[in-house]
Amino acid sequence: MAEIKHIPFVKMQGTGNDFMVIDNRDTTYTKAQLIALTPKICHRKYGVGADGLLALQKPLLDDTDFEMLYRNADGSDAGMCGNGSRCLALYASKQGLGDTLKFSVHDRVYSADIRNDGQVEIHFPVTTKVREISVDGEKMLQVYTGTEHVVMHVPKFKLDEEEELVDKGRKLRYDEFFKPNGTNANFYCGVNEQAISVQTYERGVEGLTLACGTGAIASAIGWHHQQELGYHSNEVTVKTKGGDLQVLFQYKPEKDAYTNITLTGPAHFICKGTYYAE
Ligand SMILES: N[C@H](CCC[C@H](N)C(=O)O)C(=O)O
Repeated sequence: MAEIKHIPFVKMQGTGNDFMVIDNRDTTYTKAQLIALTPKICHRKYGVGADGLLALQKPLLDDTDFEMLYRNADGSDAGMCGNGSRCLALYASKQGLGDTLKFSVHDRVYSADIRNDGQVEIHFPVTTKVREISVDGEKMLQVYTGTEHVVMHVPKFKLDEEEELVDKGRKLRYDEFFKPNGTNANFYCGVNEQAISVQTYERGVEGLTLACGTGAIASAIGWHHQQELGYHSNEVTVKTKGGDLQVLFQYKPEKDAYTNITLTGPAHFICKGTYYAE
C-alpha cells in the first residue's frame, strides 16, 4: 500500500478566490514537493479544492518576514497573486509575525498592512504601463501587474454571459500572441469614473474565478487609461462576483506610467484540516 502522508493545511479565501495554505517555514516540503502536490490538493473532486496553493516559506531576503510561494491550481507558476497574498499575510500575522509585513515573491518585495477593520492592504513594487494591442483584430490593453494580464472593455450584459467569457478567455490565453507564457484575461465595464465591474479568466485555473487581485489592478488601470483622466492619483472600486476590491495607484503623465499600486480587500479563514497525500 502506498505511504500516506498527513499534510496539515488551512483553507482561506479573499473575495471568493480560494487557496490552500501550507505553513512550510520549517521546510518540511521542498518546492518541488509543493508544486507536485498543488494540482492534487486543489482538485475540486479528488482534493480539497482551491484556485491555488500558498506556502508560507522562511524569509529568503534580508528585511523580509517571509517568502510567498504561489502556484495556480494546475501547479503552474505565476508572477504574483494579489488575493492570495492578502490571505497569506493575514495567516502570517495570526502566526505572530506582525501586522505590517514584508515578503518576497520571486525577486520582488511586497509589503502588507493588516488593518483593524479586517481589510488587508498589499503594496506592489511594480511600475507599469498600458500597451494597446490588437489580437486577431480585436483591440485590448496589456497591463503587467506582477503577472500577465490583458483587459477588455465589454458592455454590462456581457459580464453575465459566462460561457462566452470562458471561450474568449481560453482562446486568448492560448493565442500565439501571448506565447510562451499565455495570459490572464479580464473583461470589464465601467460603473462610474471610479468604479468598474470585472470578470477574470485565470490562467492555471482555466476558467473564471470569483475575483482576481492582479486582474483587478490591471482592469482599474485600463479604465483610467481608457477614460484619459490624467489624474496623478486615483482610487478605483473593482466589483467582482466575490466582492469589492479597492485599487489605488499614482499616474505619472510624464512617463505615462502607473506606480505606488495598492490592492485592498478582505481575507478570511474557511477551515483547517489534514490532507492525506498518497
Ligand atoms: N488570483 C490571482 C492571480 C493569479 C495569477 C495567475 N492566474 C497567473 O498569472 O497565472 C490574483 O488574485 O492576483
